[in-house]
Amino acid sequence: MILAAAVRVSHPTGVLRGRVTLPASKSEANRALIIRALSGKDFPIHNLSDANDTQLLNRLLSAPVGEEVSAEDAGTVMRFLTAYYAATGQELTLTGTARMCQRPIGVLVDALRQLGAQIDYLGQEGFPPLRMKGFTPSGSNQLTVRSDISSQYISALLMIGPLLPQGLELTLEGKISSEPYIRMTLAQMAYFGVEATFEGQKITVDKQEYQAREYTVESDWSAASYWFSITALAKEADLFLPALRHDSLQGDSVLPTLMAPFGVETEFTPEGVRLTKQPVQEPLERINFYACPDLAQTVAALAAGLEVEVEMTGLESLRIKETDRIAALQFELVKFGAELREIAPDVFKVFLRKQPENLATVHTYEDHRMAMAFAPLALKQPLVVEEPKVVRKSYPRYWEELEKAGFEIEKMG
Ligand SMILES: O=C(O)C1=C[C@@H](OP(=O)(O)O)[C@@H](O)[C@H](O)C1
Ligand SMILES: C=C(OP(=O)(O)O)C(=O)O
Repeated sequence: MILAAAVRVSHPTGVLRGRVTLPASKSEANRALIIRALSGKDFPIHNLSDANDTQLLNRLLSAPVGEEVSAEDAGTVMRFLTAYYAATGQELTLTGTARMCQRPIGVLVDALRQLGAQIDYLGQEGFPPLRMKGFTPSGSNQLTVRSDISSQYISALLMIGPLLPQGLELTLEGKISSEPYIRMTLAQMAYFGVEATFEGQKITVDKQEYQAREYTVESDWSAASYWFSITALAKEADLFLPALRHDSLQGDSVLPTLMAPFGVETEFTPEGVRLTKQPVQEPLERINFYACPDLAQTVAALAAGLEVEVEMTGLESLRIKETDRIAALQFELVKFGAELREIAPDVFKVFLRKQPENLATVHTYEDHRMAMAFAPLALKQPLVVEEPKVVRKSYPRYWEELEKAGFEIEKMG
């Protein structure tokens, strides 16, 4: 882990060959951890990553916790534990970083209250910290829940569904944001023996028991996105990313299709994927990130690096993630000669404006994806990334892996 105040990143040759180590998916891991805890059974979960979001949840679920629990900056930990502590009737305070206390949780708290959870807000209404005060089943199992803010509320509710006295019937209200993450939740529940139906806007889970089964977490496709970007920006590239599957549960496995126009060819093998560089196809179509919001920063930075203009939509949820990612992109892209501008409601376009700055310094806003999405631009010219340790949230070995691939990472400050 690099603890320096900043790193100077460059890649003198621009030629990349070799094998990359990816972290395991934090989304899959955190669902498996919650399901294991809810099952009351013990079973091995293989390939848990060293990502802080996963390590933190594992620690919190593996030993008794005190009066106050911090989910730090991990959205899944905050949302999944709120439902978990509610359903298991635990009395404690659940909080997180200052940013976490600005990320909304009202939709989930309202739903849990309707099911019988007693939860108080200790700060601002609708936001952490929360005081969890126990659970008395209300007898009602039919809920209508807004689905256009964060899918994590829905996933959190679904996982406790089979433990509720009458199961759970959720009607999703509005557009379904980040839907592949809901499908991932249902697929993992099914793997552990819990059936549910998802028809139209309605998801039904009867009362059932989770079964103990060994689980192996797939590599993380969101983390893979930075290597797709690196391939596209390299002079030459032939990279192997192990343990990614064609039949992935992760929505971000749309990357091979999404990145083909940017000049990345993906070949699936039984062991993983091979990425090779091809010419960029122009013009690029408008890309919708509603189902894969975590890829938006990768693509915006890549467009600036490749000097192609691209339209992006489906970015609503970016404003409530680790930082306001739209604002963060707007500030940082300028340093690379590009501008992200809203050209119609929720339609943004990366415009090319001017020459990139020499040795641009990327501010990371306590957001791992800002650091990881911009670092590949060092293939064009050296740059500086502030607070490189932010990557610990999902990909602690990111800088070491870049070094292995021929990037020079020089610690500063
Ligand atoms: O359920 C999950 O594992 C996640 C869902 C998504 O969040 P939203 O549903 O809030 O968009 C995604 O951005 C996040 O990184 C992980
Ligand atoms: C949005 C993210 O995570 P979370 O919401 O779980 O904090 C992310 O990893 O990009």
